[in-house]
Amino acid sequence: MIKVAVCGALGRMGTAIGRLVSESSDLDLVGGVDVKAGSFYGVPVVEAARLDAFLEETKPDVLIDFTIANASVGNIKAAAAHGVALVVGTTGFSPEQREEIRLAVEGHVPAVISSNYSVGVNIFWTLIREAARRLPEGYDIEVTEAHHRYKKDAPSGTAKTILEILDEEVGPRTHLHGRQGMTERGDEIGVHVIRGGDIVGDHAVLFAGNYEVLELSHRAYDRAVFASGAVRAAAWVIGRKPGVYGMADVLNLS
Ligand SMILES: NC(=O)C1=CN([C@@H]2O[C@H](COP(=O)(O)OP(=O)(O)OC[C@H]3O[C@@H](n4cnc5c(N)ncnc54)[C@H](OP(=O)(O)O)[C@@H]3O)[C@@H](O)[C@H]2O)C=CC1
Ligand SMILES: O=C(O)C1=N[C@H](C(=O)O)C[C@H](O)C1
Repeated sequence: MIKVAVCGALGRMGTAIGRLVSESSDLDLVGGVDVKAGSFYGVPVVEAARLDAFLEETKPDVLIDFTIANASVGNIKAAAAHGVALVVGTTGFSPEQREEIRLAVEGHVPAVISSNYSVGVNIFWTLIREAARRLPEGYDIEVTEAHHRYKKDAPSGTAKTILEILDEEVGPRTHLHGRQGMTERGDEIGVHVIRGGDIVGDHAVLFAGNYEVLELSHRAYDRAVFASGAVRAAAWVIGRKPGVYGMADVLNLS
């Protein structure tokens, strides 16, 4: 049995992941960590200040982290110091935090880190890459994302991954976050963020040329798609060489 612990256990994603792990016959949910102590699916949730002691006591094989960027960096460092493999879904990291994470993980533990664990989004990313690579010059590009009213970071991690893919394929362009007033279009990529209600996660990329528009989009209807991908990654990451992996490695897409 693979021993799994969840950071952010009482949050929207932590709850969805805890349920899947507790229902799995191959995985053993050993506990959770959150800002306040509590319990989920019959196991204790300890407060964040007790993370080190929790890892020492429960000795998980893998820690799944869906929290918030500032907290996640410390959680990753603690897991790496305890030799615990990682699955990280938290988004909103700065470039400096990403580097801190890389240094904490490389040479120490295997870690799957992805801004989106849904199979559909991982295929969507490959389609965006293909479209950007094949379209001739001259298409204007716009990226749109929509999420629920409680999402803290913007643009979404998934949208940032889309922008990285586009930069790799069409060369670096300015990312223009919204437009207002007198704006003349250049070769920027427009980035547009919507927040409202209980939208689970929508992303779209528009390639607009003369007389035609190519639009690629993905819509998640339930957090189960992210949770099941994260749980799949948790089983996959055990026994891998130390280093940072993506969901494309888990799905064998690269
Ligand atoms: N990669 C992917 O596929 C997906 C990624 N995400 C990302 O996952 C993250 C969490 O999303 P979501 O579940 O909706 O957010 P929630 O706010 O519902 O959950 C986050 C939980 O983490 C808790 N938390 C904060 N600090 C710590 C800490 N130091 N240790 C342990 N727990 C802590 C929060 O407590 P409190 O509320 O008290 O602060 C909260 O309970 C976000 O960054 C989001 O963008 C979301 C969906 C899919
Ligand atoms: O916070 C969310 O909800 C989501 N966050 C991820 C992101 O920032 O891309 C993935 C998904 O879209 C849901």
